[in-house]
Amino acid sequence: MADLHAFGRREDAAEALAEAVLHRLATGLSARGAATLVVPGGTSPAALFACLRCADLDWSRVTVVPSDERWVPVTDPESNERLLRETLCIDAAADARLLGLYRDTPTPRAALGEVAAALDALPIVVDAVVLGMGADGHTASLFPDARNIAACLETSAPCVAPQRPPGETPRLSLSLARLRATKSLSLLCFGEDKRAAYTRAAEPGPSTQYPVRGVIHQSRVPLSVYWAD
Ligand SMILES: O=C(O)[C@H](O)[C@@H](O)[C@H](O)[C@H](O)COP(=O)(O)O
Repeated sequence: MADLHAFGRREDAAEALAEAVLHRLATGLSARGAATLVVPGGTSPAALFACLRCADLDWSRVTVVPSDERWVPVTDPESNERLLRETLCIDAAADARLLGLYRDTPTPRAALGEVAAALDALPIVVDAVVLGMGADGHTASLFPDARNIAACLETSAPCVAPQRPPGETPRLSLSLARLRATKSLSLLCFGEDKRAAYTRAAEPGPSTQYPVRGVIHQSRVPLSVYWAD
């Protein structure tokens, strides 16, 4: 199960999570001379990134990986790689190595082999994974409405291409297996709607209904939840 850290202000939640992540990265750097951090896209991590990018860390030895990617060019406003390049890998973190997931292929599925090979070059267990979640219980790009969500949740492959409904931007996501292969797993979410969704997901039930259950109901690595209204 998970331990829930509730904060009065979103900035406080972000600062607390940044401190935990930086400690984990520094531990990895001193132990192995390198560290890997997986982070979400979306709006919630903005204050977290603002804390991380000011931190005095040897970022040149840190690899940053988005938990998922929208299948748009990396110059597109929707791109998570662009988001990380513009809001995390700057300032003190400008030298971090950003391992993007987007490839210039018509579909995410066409890039699965190449992206999987890139992810396989990472350590089997990364140092820290930070995830967001939606009020529908998705995390990364593991959405309950994806037609192949069951297969996406069960695979041991490092990345998956959820089949989104027509009209939705195609996406590629790190798989649950990859997201759980970490020394530190955190979920950052704000607002009552997400707290209610988290509470529902914390009850037993199928992960296909709430994919975030895949990181809540697991014994591989303790989950820390950072929440503020
Ligand atoms: O690419 C993404 O958008 C994220 O990886 C996704 O899983 C995000 O964390 C949630 O959708 C929450 O998004 P917000 O933080 O914007 O609410």
